[in-house]
Amino acid sequence: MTAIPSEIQQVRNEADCLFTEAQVEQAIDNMATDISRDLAHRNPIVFSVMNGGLVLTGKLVTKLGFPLEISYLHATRYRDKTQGADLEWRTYPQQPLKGRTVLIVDDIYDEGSTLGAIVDHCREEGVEDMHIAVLVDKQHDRKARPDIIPDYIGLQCEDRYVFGYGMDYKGYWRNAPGIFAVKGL
Ligand SMILES: O=P(O)(O)OC[C@H]1O[C@H](OP(=O)(O)OP(=O)(O)O)[C@H](O)[C@@H]1O
Ligand code: HPA
Repeated sequence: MTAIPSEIQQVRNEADCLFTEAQVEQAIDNMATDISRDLAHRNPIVFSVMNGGLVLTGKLVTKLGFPLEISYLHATRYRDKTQGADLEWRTYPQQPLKGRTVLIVDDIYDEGSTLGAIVDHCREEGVEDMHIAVLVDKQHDRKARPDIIPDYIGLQCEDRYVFGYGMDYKGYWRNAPGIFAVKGL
C-alpha cells in the first residue's frame, strides 16, 4: 500500500467550507433546470472535461430527462499542483462535431485557459451550438479569455484554492461533499 501523504488529511481538516453539500446539490438542480429548458430538443453531446468535470457530469445527467449522448475530453494544466501551467491535451473529443450541439461540463472556471482551448477546438471542429456548464466560477480579474462566459454557473466562489465535487487538492479530495477552501490559499 502507498501511504497517504500526511498533508492530505491535514488540508481537509483545516479547510473552510464555502458551500455545504445541500447548497451544492441545490445549485446543480438549478443548473439542470436551465439546461433542460435550453437543450431538451437539441440532441446534444455532453462532454465531461476530465478529471474535474466527472462529478458534476454524473450528478447532472440523471437530472436531464431528454435524449443526449455522454462523452469526455481530457485537457489539464494544473497536474496535481495548485498553480496552472501549459495546457496539455490528453484526449480530444473522438466523435465528429460538425453541426452538433455540445455541452461542455467542467468543475471550475478559474483563469479560463482550459475552457478557452476547448472552445477553440470545438469551433475548429465545426460545432454548431456550444454551451458551457461549470459548477464554480472563481471571482477575480485574471480571466485569460474574458469573452468566454459560461452559460450555466452553479456557484461563484472567492479567489481561493478550492476542492470538493470534482475539484482536487494535489489529486485528492475530489470526493469531498461540499466546496472547501484550502487554509492559507
Ligand atoms: O480555468 P483554468 O485556470 O484553466 O482552470 C480550470 C481547469 O483546471 C482544472 O483542471 P486540471 O488542470 O487541474 O486537471 P483535472 O481536471 O484533472 O484536475 C479544472 O478541472 C479545470 O478544467
Ligand atoms: O481552485 C481550484 N481548485 C481545484 N482545481 C482547480 N483548477 C483551477 N483552479 C482550481
